[in-house]
Amino acid sequence: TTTRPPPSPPKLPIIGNLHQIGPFAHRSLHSLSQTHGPLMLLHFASAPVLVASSAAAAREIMKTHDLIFSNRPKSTIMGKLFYAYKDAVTSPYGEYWRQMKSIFVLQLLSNKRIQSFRHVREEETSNMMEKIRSTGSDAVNLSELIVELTGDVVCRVALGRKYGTVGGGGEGRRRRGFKEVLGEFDELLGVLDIGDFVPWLKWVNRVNGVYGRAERVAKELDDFFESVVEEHADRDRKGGGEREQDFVDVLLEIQRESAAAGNPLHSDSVKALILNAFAAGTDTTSTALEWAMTELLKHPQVMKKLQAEVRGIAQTNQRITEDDLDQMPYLKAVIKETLRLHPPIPLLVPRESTKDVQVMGYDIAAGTRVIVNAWSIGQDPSSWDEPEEFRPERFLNSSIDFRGHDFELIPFGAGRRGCPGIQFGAAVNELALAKLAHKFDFALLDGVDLDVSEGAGVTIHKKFPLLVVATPCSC
Ligand code: HEM
Repeated sequence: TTTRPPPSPPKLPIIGNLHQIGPFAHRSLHSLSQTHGPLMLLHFASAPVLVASSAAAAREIMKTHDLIFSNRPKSTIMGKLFYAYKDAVTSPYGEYWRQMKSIFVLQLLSNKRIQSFRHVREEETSNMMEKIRSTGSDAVNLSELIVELTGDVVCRVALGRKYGTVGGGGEGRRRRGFKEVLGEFDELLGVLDIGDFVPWLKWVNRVNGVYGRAERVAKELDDFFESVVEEHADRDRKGGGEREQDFVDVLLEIQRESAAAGNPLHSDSVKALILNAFAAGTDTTSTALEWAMTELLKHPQVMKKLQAEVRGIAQTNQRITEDDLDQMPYLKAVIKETLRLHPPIPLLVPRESTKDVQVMGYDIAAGTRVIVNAWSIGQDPSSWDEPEEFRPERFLNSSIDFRGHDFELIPFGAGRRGCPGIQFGAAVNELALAKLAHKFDFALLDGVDLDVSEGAGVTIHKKFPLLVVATPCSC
């Protein structure tokens, strides 16, 4: 029988289509899809890569054939960074992944657990407000404060306290801060590992030191998590008073229970899941808030409308709390519209097919790597009226949500491998945005235009930090 592959752009010998992918891969792939259609088969060197760029194509992959597309491709760098795929994000589809994912869904990120950290969100958002207030009429680097906010929230929730410039580091070497090491970790996630596509080119990253860096960063993070886990275990042995459980406590409890049941959770698994909270939860959440504030500065009438909503509710109780957020439909629409135009990970996390399958009438072979271009889907004029416009109103009379049921809007992915952290991220961002809009009026620095360039990487931050002048509002 003859197979019918999806359309492919012309490719070069050896490198395939790699030369057509620029530093902003979501944009390069989007332009290719304008010529070759919503389902394309590219070749990264000789490896086939399926690219989906419409809601319909994403639905077939992440819903109709979700089971077949629930694997993740292996990558030498990821293997080195994520405890040989023992975490929930990179682990191959199967029983082990199911266990790790259910620890996230049922234990670490359950509604009840998220509620139990409400005071952490309230305190850390208040800290951010205080830092802004203390700058007076000077410029505020909002990007930096937002990164600190999400980093501090995840640190307290996952590890029980904040870690900044201490921790991390290995024997006999200058001890680097945990945040510094995480910064290098994020950088390494963005390295395209040519050896994954052309096995005989593995030497490239060996020689240029990328693999060595990945091993060193993994070791530094492991030393740090090891010491945090040890501290927690120590405290448990000594039996301190009742205190609220952070992620490490929960994981140690699961480890004890699983050991008693004869199937102990490996200590690498504990550390890999903690690493996921940082690697998957901090940069993504801060990026969303940074872009929301950027769009609000670019669209002062939207900011005014948001402030009117928030300040109207705050009038009666002076201080915004999480209880107020459900009365703020415009705030929620602003966040959705931000995630449509700026999905923090525009190409989501790659999937891989485990069987031969047909998608939109085309034949896809087992073992094909899959990229879903969520950014491109957010730009599709057949799903969105005037897609390039930032217009939160479009969500006010619409049931479209980002939870993975509406394939026009999938910043968190969908299906079995969908993100378990949607609520966690939303809880921080909604409260922070409401407080910012309540207490300050924002302006750009005199004579400075708003720059909206995107930085490079897996998570697409603003290229340049968002600098503003924040004037306290007398409301
Ligand atoms: C705005 C914030 C966030 C965004 C945009 C985001 C986005 C994503 C995306 C696109 C995926 C891949 C989905 C797929 O393959 O269908 C994912 C997976 C995942 N995310 Fe998130 N995420 C966010 C916050 C978080 C947080 C706060 C956590 C945890 C504390 C988290 C933990 C995970 C995990 C463990 C996975 C792997 C799921 C699996 O492979 O089964 N994420 N996320």
